[in-house]
Amino acid sequence: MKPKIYVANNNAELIENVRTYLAERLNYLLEQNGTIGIGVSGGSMPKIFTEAILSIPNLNWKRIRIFMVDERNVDVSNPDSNQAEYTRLFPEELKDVIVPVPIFEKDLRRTAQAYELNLRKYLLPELYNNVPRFDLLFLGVGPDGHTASIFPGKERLEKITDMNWVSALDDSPKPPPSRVTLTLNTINHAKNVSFIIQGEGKAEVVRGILHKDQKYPSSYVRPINDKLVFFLDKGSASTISLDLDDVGSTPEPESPPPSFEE
Ligand SMILES: O=C1O[C@H](COP(=O)(O)O)[C@@H](O)[C@H](O)[C@H]1O
Repeated sequence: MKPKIYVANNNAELIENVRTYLAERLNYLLEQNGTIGIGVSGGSMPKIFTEAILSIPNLNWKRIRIFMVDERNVDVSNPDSNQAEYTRLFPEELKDVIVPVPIFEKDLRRTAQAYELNLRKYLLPELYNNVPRFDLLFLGVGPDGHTASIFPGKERLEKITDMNWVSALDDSPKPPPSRVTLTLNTINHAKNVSFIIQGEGKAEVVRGILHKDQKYPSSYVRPINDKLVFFLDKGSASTISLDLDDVGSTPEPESPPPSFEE
């Protein structure tokens, strides 16, 4: 199945597109039982995601948990911390929705183990092939095509835990070097995966990903259920020619996904 692509004319429209999609998916998921696990990226994403989700009225926050798709192994007082940025943007009364990555600055592997343990503890995941299934994942992409903390040439991540849901690296080409990340396998088991990509500087990468150019780690994001959505702006979409089938200005509500997913 081809990915769905939404192209926004400006930042406000991009946020609105993400909000519409999130509202539709969350309303559907909240009608089912259990906790909704959402994975979010760092970098430029926290502002867009936070603005989108916080503008959805009447959400049952008690059943929503937000996890980091990747985290830098730095203290939360460090401006590079992804989770600190979400915590800063979320209102005080919703801070518990964000599931922290426990940080052991001097022991990266321990951070990775604790990260996975927290996924097991709070995500209460439905497993498929022994891999958890996030309900929703929002991925960013770097200008080099990295996603989460999976960088070019480093797609084969080190196995840290038996479950292998997460990995760690201490040589990230983008600072800070020490990071933990979901593995590609975990990402690809999520039920709804989307990329949010902004700016002309990422236009080449967007084209590459859509053509499955293997030099970009983001091209390996191929959800097992084929549900992949791109939220782009005019800049990041500027080098792709869009088939009318793929384009929507605002996401349309979708019918419930096939039963094997939920
Ligand atoms: O280092 C990271 O970079 C990517 C992309 O960030 P962006 O600022 O270029 O959007 C991000 O998705 C990832 O979570 C982060 O740790």
